Amino acid sequence: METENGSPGLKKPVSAHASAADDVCFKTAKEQLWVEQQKKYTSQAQRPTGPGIYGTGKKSLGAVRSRGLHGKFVPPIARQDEVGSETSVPSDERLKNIEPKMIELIMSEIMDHGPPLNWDDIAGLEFAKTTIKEIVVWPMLRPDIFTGLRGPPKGILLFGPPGTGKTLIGKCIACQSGATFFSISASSLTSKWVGEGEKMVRGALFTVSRCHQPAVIFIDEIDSLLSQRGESEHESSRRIKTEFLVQLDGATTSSEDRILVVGATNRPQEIDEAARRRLVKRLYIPLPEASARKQIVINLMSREHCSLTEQEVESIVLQADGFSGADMTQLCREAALGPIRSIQGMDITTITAEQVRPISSTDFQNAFQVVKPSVSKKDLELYENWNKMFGCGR
Ligand SMILES: Nc1ncnc2c1ncn2[C@@H]1O[C@H](COP(=O)(O)OP(=O)(O)OP(=O)(O)O)[C@@H](O)[C@H]1O
Repeated sequence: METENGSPGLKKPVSAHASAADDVCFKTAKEQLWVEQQKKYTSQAQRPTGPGIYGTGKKSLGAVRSRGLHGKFVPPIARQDEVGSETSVPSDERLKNIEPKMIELIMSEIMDHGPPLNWDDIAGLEFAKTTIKEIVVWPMLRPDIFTGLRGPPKGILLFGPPGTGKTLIGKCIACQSGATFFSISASSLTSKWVGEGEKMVRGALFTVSRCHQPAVIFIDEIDSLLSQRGESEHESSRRIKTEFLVQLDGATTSSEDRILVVGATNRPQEIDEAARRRLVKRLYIPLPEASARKQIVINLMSREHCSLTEQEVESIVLQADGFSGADMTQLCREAALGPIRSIQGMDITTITAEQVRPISSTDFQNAFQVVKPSVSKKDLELYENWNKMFGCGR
């Protein structure tokens, strides 16, 4: 979001009572947040609702990107009213007790903005996609119809091997339900922001989400937040866990809040019983079947100069049995480098795009030499067993 002059509020006065330039004073981050919120709500009223705001960028946490007004640094903005007159800026009541620093952190590192993501962008996983549409997306779009028994769960768990699309699903839920997407890795709560993690969970994350409803809070590696290793865990981790469960209960019991917590994990067996109970819908996100692997190859190759025949694609897909979605992507990336590597004795700085031959089946064969499946059979059994015991799928 940007101001009319294109830069995050550096020049243009924001109040109707703008006075002379020498009267200029500055906004605090908190005040700036209020301005942003006002702008958002005003522009939302004019903007078509639904898909299209959040999407495919990789997990936001740790990725320092420019996000306009949501950027890490909120520059001071010329303000026209008196310095220090807190009451002159009508801030959202709910944010009053939250440190501006925490709000900034959430807006810059946890709130995720990106290109839109469609269900079709996620290959396979038909059962999980259909279930999620029915129990989560539709209720978020039509809270008036999905009441009582049809009410949505407030917490769901996506579990399965790494690189199978759990994050993509989280983003897609937010995108397709027109919700704000907050994405955080649970391990960072206990490691990256020592001391801050607790505050974050205690109120900041859920409160800011409440101000941006409907909201999806995606918590990757949720096992590290909700694990059952009680004895050895640090006091601070224990407190974070307790706080999180309290917040989750709060979100669960409030019928007005439209906040969905989506936990993702590769280690579901480490989640303790109390947490498991709260994440009522537990969906297995397995390795992609042949048809899904094919869709990934076709999707990725359709954007490239490529000479694969239908038969060759089929053969690649069969050979890639046991590959995750991320492995498939890696395989295609590796194959795509083949044509470049085969240009011998040429100067990379002078060759033309036309001189790069199409990606061929041989490139894939070479790629298979270096890209291997990242999930072992033993791990798969573990997921399947856990799914039989606690999963809500077939
Ligand atoms: N079903 C899928 N369809 C299309 N692409 C996929 C799929 N699964 C994985 N990918 C590819 O792998 C990348 C990683 O996927 P994603 O981050 O969603 O996996 P994840 O299950 O959340 O992994 P982790 O458990 O390691 O966090 C995606 O950005 C995408 O390129």
